[in-house]
Amino acid sequence: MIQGNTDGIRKSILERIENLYDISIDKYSIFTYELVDEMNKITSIIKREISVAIDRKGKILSVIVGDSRSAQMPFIEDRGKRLSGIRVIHTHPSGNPKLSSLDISALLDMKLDAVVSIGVKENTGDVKVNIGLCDVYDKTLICSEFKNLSIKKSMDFQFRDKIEYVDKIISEIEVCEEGVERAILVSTDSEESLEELQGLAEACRVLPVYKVFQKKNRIDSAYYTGQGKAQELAYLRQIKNANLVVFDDELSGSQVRNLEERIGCKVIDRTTLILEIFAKRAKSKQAKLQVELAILRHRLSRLRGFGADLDKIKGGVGVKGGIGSRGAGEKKLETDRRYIEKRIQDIKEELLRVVSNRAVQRENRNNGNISKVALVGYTNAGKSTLRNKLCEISSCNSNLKNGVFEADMLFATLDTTVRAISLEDNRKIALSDTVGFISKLPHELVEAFKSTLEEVIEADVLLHVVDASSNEALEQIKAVNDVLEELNVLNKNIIIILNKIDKASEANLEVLRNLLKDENIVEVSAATGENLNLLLKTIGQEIPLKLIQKEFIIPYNQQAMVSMLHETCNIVKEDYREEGAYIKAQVYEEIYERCKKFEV
Ligand SMILES: Nc1nc2c(ncn2[C@@H]2O[C@H](COP(=O)(O)OP(=O)(O)OP(=O)(O)O)[C@@H](O)[C@H]2O)c(=O)[nH]1
Ligand SMILES: [Mg+2]
Repeated sequence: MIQGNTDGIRKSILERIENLYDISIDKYSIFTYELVDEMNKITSIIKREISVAIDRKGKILSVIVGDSRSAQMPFIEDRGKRLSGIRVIHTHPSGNPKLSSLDISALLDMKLDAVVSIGVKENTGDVKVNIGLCDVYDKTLICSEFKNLSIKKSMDFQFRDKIEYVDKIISEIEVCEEGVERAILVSTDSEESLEELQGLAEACRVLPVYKVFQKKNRIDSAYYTGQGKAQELAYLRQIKNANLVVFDDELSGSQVRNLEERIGCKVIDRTTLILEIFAKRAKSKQAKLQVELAILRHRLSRLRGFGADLDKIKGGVGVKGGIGSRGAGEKKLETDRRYIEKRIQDIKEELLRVVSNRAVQRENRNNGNISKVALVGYTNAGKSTLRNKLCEISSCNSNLKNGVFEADMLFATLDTTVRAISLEDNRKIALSDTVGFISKLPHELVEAFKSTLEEVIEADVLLHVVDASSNEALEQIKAVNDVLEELNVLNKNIIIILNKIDKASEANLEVLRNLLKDENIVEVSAATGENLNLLLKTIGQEIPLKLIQKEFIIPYNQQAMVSMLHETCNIVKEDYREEGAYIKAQVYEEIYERCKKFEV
């Protein structure tokens, strides 16, 4: 299927575009002459970009038509510390093969094997090609561009060696992408909290270059950690070549400004970092709006803090300018404040509209008889690993293409973190992964948190994944339960999964088993696959059976069947016809199987 903007393209050309899928490419060649020639010709006719994604076997995975300047990129799953295994070849109708900044950021963000642009010319002999490949420089992922190659040169280009080399180095070292922020992390709470801050930073693509732990003595109202420490941080920042300092606790607006001035780089606190992660993870419109709302509220509270400082100064005796005079800075603050308040109002109104739309969508989705199961748990508990493993052992392939749930419109509004898997009895479930929970989640963020957890609120069953090897497991379970309580979902069927049993000590496990003896627990290892079949079975037992509406005509000699339907189902309509009893009812799947032969 052709993707992108195909409006106004003639049928015969659409056929030619569709036929691109049939071209196969030699494993060792970046493209074939036939492919480039045809893409080139089609682009000259339609004057729009054409982009194809090719895997390492040389198979074309997607063909996308763009506008005259750009084409959307295919969805590509992040494979962590590896290149994606996919290269994107596209035409530039302008004739200039230079990679655009969009091309380069797609290459780095999606870790493409290569991005190749073809400057389209009437005469194929003149065509020039630029090839962009990922490379690693000083632990940073960068783009190296090979320019103005002829088609022949491009086809001889030894790109496989290069991508295999890059694949190898990025799997061995911590690579960060270009433009990455190098941060010093500061905590006054505990070493564990500092570790966690590191994880949060990494989730935001911030590279921690140094960690400072300072026991909390007395919090300095101007500099949080005190002036001396701020000076020390200023030196450290230079030595470590950092451009960001992240504090583990919440800072006031004036503390941020004082620290920034003293240290000489951007300073943020844990809340801001968490907000950044949320902003990145939010997919639906509602989630995006709610995160923006939380960000603005956070910002506003800081402006208020600053305003309060100013008021104090103004009220003091002998301050130049006297009461009532307004400095330029203050005027700007006032404007900012008004702007933010207005924007908050607008977002609230927009949210109301989106929420009512979503209610309708959810209604539609709930009509489907596929059960929804959501993984929840403290960050790093192993949710994503577990989901991938479960998908591996039991995915229903008919619904999966390139690992993404593609099917029915039922799920079209869910984001791509939802996967379909089949249980032993062949029932399908939709399994969603969620953002990890964290402790010290500031209260103003809970609304935003909720919106990224829509899947949890809508799930039929929750899988609470616990890292049984962590010494903090008990605190983590509590932090997760607190959030589940806020989300009002503790009454759902919950399976507690004690994960990482390959690594957990028997003593740890014993403590957890005791504490959770009244719960439904399954002990697994996502890493080794131990007990995952048992887990699937337990999920099957916990999934509420779904009602589906069906119509039957049951012959009069099958009265037992009629009585059974009466006992087990919601009868919607019933009348007596010549050939038997007509019954329209909402039935459980299991019952339906038994009466299927009488369905009309
Ligand atoms: N030894 C061991 N390691 C595991 C197991 N399951 C996951 N891990 C490791 O634990 C780390 C965290 O796993 P993830 O799957 O990313 O955890 P997560 O819960 O999705 O984390 P967030 O996305 O941050 O919430 C990874 O390094 C995994 O390799 C397991 O059963 N045994
Ligand atoms: Mg995860």
